[in-house]
Amino acid sequence: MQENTAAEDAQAFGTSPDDPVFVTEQAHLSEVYAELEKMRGELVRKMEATSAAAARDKLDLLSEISNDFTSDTETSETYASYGAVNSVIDSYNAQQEVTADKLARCRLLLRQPYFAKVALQFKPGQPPKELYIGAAGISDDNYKRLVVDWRSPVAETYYNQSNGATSYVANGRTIHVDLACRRQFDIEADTLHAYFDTTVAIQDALLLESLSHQRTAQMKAITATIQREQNEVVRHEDVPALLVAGIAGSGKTSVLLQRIAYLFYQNRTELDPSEVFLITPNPIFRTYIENVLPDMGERNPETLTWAEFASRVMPLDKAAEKKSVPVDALWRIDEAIANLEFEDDDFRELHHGNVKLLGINQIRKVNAKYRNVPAGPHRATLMREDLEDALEARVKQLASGSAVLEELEGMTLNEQLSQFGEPYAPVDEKEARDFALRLLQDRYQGAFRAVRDDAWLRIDRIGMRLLGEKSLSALEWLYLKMAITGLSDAYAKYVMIDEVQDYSAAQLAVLARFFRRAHFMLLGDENQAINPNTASFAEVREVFTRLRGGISTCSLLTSYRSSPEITEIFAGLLPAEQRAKISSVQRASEPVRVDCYGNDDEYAAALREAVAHAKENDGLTAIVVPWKHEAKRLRGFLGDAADDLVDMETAAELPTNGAMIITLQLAKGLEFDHVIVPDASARVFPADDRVAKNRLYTTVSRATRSVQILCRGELTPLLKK
Ligand SMILES: Nc1ncnc2c1ncn2[C@@H]1O[C@H](COP(=O)(O)OP(=O)(O)OP(=O)(O)O)[C@@H](O)[C@H]1O
Repeated sequence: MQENTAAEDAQAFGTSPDDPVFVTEQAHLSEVYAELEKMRGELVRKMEATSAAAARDKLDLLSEISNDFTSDTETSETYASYGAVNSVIDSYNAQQEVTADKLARCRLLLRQPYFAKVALQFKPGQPPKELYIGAAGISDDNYKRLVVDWRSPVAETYYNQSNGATSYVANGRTIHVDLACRRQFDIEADTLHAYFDTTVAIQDALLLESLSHQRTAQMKAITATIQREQNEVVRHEDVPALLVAGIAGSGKTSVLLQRIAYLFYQNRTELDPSEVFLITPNPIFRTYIENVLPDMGERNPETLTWAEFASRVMPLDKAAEKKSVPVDALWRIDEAIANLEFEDDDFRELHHGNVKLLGINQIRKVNAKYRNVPAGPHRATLMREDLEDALEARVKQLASGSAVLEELEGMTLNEQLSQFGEPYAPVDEKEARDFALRLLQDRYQGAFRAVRDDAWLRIDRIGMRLLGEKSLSALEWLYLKMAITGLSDAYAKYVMIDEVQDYSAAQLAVLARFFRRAHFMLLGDENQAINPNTASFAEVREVFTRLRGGISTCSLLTSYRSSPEITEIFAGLLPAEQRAKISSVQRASEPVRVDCYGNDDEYAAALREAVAHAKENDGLTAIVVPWKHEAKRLRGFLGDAADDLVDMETAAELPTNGAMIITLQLAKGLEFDHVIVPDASARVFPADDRVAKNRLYTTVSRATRSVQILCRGELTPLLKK
């Protein structure tokens, strides 16, 4: 492991009011801040005035409309007048949107107007141009740029972290400039606390300053301190699939969120948050990251766990299935599907109770009608449309029968009101039939949904026949259903999968196929694969090469989370060639304690002492156990001492202080000030088990400041030097 002592060298400078640079920068800040405050006031007034004018105009215009429907000409003139009113309102709305967007940026910047300045010399002999970089970009009324957005092309010169000759790309052109000054600021609202001039390329004083702050219960944006290797990921060209392999604490999740913000900026008009999906390990993790993008002035994307995704696209019993499937089983489906033809028994009748809504013969007939279209998504779409019509006709037919009219007559007033929102009081036969149709359409909603979801196709049966198997796993079922019916989300533009090492190749293939047009970003650490049968990165590459035509890779090798002492312990679990590349930029902290106990009483006493200390300790302590049953065993040893520990299996979010027991499954992706490994024995972490090593690596690397390892019996050989 490389030692990086930059942390000790970090010192805030330029904090003195006697320093002329400090004075000039504070004056500049005050000026920008005052301008932002003025702008905020003007924008609020502008929004109020626009909304008052819109309301006035709407009333005036509406009062001029004659509402004349006496003839076709009058009617169309009346509609045209309403159209004119709507277009006036639309233009007011568009104006408001622009103002609201500027106001939001203004408010964001009032918290911290900017965090850095670059002075760029575009041509020799010319004075350098100074640009202040902040969380958003904003110009004054004369179009003078007060602050440049961190995502704008020119801001790349800041993130390149090299003084002197550098470059950035704008509109496809590389622009060469000379970076004359790179200054970082510690600013809160209108107060400058310190500035740092970066003269040594590798040293990032603001980063060290930011890392010295205590860990927080919720993740924070890293906009001001994105490092060079991280910036390559954030600003990576848009490729169909990008794999980011990074060691524990290297900022994968942070970079992922910065990347999403970057994409929103780049595609401001075309990309909606509903078109971006973030697949996260569990709901606690979602809560941990949920403020990062809103704090950057962006909306959160659609955030899903695998279980949530599965329950959207599969029946509940299948969604809950945990059976692992080799990805080859899915590739076999791709091959077999080429020869698919539906057989008569591949269809399922649709019933509601004992009322038959779509009969098997009807479905067979529709199938025969499209026999010359290959059995696949196109045929399924044509059939679905016909079956929807057939169901509609069947419901109409039922609505014209006498049974339903009798049923309507027999309804109490309350039943009528809750069904129709009005009493059942038809004036003639036609109106009675309309009521009947409304009743049945509501009753048979499930059947309409079943037609849309292609439940009339017996996917299990088709799959067993095609693959010659006795049963179909849930993933095979879903993959086959997608192949036959075209089930997919064609609107998703980006799908990000964090902790990708926890998914099987088959799960990834399903996601790649479902989000069929999306570009994928996959982030993970192979050494944190703690579940059996998950995909190696070689397999991840294979899946995306097959389904997306290729995959680019970036790696992140610096730990920003853990102290050098902790990093040394988890890096020590890796093969020598990987270990050598890893470094930590955190400050030195306490050494990692490892204590083994041969006798249970001594062990229990030590455990209780560690927990008592953790409860008092500054910051949050996680006692991380590999499985739920180990948590039970631990509670047994702790006795009363376990009483006020938070149990994360039932908690909704992370506490800020105190001590808690958490399974590794839930602790993944999170971080804590202190970690206690309650039992690092050879029983819990056997040396010959690859997953055990990964469990230990993941557990230890959750800590920022201290790790305490206890062991009941013999220490795992993984930790023996
Ligand atoms: N450039 C940076 N500036 C400041 N802090 C950073 C930077 N990069 C990462 N960090 C901090 O390091 C910690 C680890 O980051 P993050 O959780 O994103 O890493 P990760 O690679 O996803 O971790 P893991 O895989 O171990 O869960 C976080 O506290 C994050 O804020």
